[in-house]
Amino acid sequence: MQPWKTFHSFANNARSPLCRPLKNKACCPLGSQPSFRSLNTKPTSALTLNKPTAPKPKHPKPAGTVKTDENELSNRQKFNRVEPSARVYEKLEKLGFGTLRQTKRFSIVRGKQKPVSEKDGPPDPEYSFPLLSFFAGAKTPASFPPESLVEIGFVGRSNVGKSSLINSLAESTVVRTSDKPGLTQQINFFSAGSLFHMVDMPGYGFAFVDDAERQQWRDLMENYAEKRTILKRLFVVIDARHGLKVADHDFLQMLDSKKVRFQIVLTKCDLQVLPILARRVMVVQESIRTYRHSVKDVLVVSSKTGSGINQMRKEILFLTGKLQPREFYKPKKEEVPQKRY
Ligand SMILES: Nc1nc2c(ncn2[C@@H]2O[C@H](COP(=O)(O)OP(=O)(O)OP(=O)(O)O)[C@@H](O)[C@H]2O)c(=O)[nH]1
Ligand SMILES: [Mg+2]
Repeated sequence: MQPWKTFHSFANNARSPLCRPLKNKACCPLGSQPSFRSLNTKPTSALTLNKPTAPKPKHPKPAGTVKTDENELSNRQKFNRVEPSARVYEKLEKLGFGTLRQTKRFSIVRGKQKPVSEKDGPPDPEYSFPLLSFFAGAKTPASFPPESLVEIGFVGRSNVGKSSLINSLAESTVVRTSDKPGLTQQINFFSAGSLFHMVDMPGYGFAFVDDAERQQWRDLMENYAEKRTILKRLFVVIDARHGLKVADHDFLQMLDSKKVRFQIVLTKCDLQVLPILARRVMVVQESIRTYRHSVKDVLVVSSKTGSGINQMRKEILFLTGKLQPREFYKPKKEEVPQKRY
């Protein structure tokens, strides 16, 4: 005898609730073959089977909390609701991060943009840095080299692309990079000819080293940022895919409390599509507004494709006194000298 037949006759004889007529009669020659699902369920009385049960809330809210729609949104949903401005799109397009496709959003954004003829001046020339060379490494504040030329520092979480950014800016391969986080483990000083120094630092908030070492790196960077009088600006490098994390805010608060002037650089921007990148820029701009010592303009770069690198070179050359303000700031329309005939 077939096993299901045995079970069927047994269940019928025992008058078990399992032996209710089955829906799928077609597959059972006797018309009431028990399903294997029902075999695994506890036998329940006929009354309880039909009793309607109220759906249980997945995450019961504590009594007294009134939640608005906005509060209930996840961070991703909030991020997706951000409407980038026409100005941000324009900036990113100009830097070479793609163009907005002809969609509804395109027409809304383009509608707000000025016509091309009104846009400011001719494009920037191609800037370049002198040859980069390593001249000092420091694991303790005592081993910092003596202060000479002005310095530009690069900090950020591990693996965000600090070392790659220095290489890209100087068109060199002098700074060692790796796809594994935690390669740079000391403060490295590089000279750009006799113009200025670029300073590469270890990553903060790095999870794969022990607490003592992480704290040591952090103290070293804190000491450098606070005490180095020739430090012109600290570039805080942020991975554009992830934005500002808790470790970043923690570090920025420290910089702000020590009155260190810093500027955010979004890197790895080639890995993001234009609308997402534009939202990221908007969100980062908004979240640094509370820091008094931050530069409000966020730099957007890709060390891989070179987009935005020329703009950052220009910023550094201006900071280090190699560009005059009239070369750095675009003259406003009314300030443009009129041609005389
Ligand atoms: N696609 C892309 N990859 C990048 C970019 N910048 C850096 N990378 C890659 O990111 C990885 C980490 O780069 P690093 O420059 O070593 O990062 P870091 O911040 O110096 O890392 P630590 O020294 O460990 O703190 C490397 O594999 C780089 O090739 C970028 O703009 N685009
Ligand atoms: Mg590095």
